[in-house]
Amino acid sequence: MQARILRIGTRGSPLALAQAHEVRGRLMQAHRASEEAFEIRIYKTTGDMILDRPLAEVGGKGLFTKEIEEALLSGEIDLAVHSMKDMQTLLPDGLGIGAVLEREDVRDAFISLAHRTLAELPKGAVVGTSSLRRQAQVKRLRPDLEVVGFRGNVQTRLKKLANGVADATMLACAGLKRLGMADRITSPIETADMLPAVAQGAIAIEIRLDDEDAARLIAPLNHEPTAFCVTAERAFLTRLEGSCRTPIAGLAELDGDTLAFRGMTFSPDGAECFEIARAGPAADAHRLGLEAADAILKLGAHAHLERAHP
Ligand SMILES: NCc1[nH]cc(CCC(=O)O)c1CC(=O)O
Repeated sequence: MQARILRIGTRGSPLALAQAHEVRGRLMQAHRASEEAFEIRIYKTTGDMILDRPLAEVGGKGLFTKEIEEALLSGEIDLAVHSMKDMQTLLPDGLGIGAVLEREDVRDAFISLAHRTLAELPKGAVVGTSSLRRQAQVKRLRPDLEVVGFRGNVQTRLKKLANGVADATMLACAGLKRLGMADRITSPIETADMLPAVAQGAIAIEIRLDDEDAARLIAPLNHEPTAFCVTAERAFLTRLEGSCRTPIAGLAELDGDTLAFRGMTFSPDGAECFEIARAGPAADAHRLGLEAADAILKLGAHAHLERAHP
């Protein structure tokens, strides 16, 4: 590897840092490089600064990525590491995804100090989540439960639970596992019961499209099966234009060369939902995602989207 120090941009949350360190570790391994060959730079994003309101209410795109992407575009950093589910479908001009790491557990985790599963929560129990997608699906499974807003990073949310602000919460299994906190997962919620967010559990490395050195350096980290899956999922989201105010879920899974995709949209109260399933060759991942979006719109999903964009 050349003498140039590679600068990696990330948010400063414990999860973001764990992910940036994982990327650095894999780059060191792939290139037999030492830690000194890399510098990790921390950026505060809009999403990190707004802590008192649900982000769905704030709206806007790329709340957790904008400042890091600006640093990438200006040449302050060479790579940006993101939770892929926080990335906009349409990236700023000049930027692209150079590699996607192998996906972690895609499921949402049910977390409670007193109850083992969502099904076992007592009638009327309080569930804390600010995710419209999780809220809609909880309401669909258990219309009797009360949902309250719950924001902050993983540590903050667990503290709120300990303080009795809610009886249970949900977080991505992937984040907890990457933080070495898998023991906090009371029970994983199977994807048949709760469909994950598009790209949940995947880490993306973003680069400048004209930076061939960076593209070459990160190429060994790309996990092609994951890349196929998130390509289909993000195509689905692009066509539906999932703003963060629309409850949308999508998951692609690879079996050999066949990609099986499932997508859903919900009314915020979970009372209505539309669901679509499509399968096809992995090489057609993008087209598969777009077709699934067209099909779910035809079923009537446009009503959910229009309501979210008055
Ligand atoms: N929106 C916040 C966010 N972005 C990525 C993750 C978890 C890690 C992942 O899904 O890759 C989380 C927290 C959560 O949903 O629990």
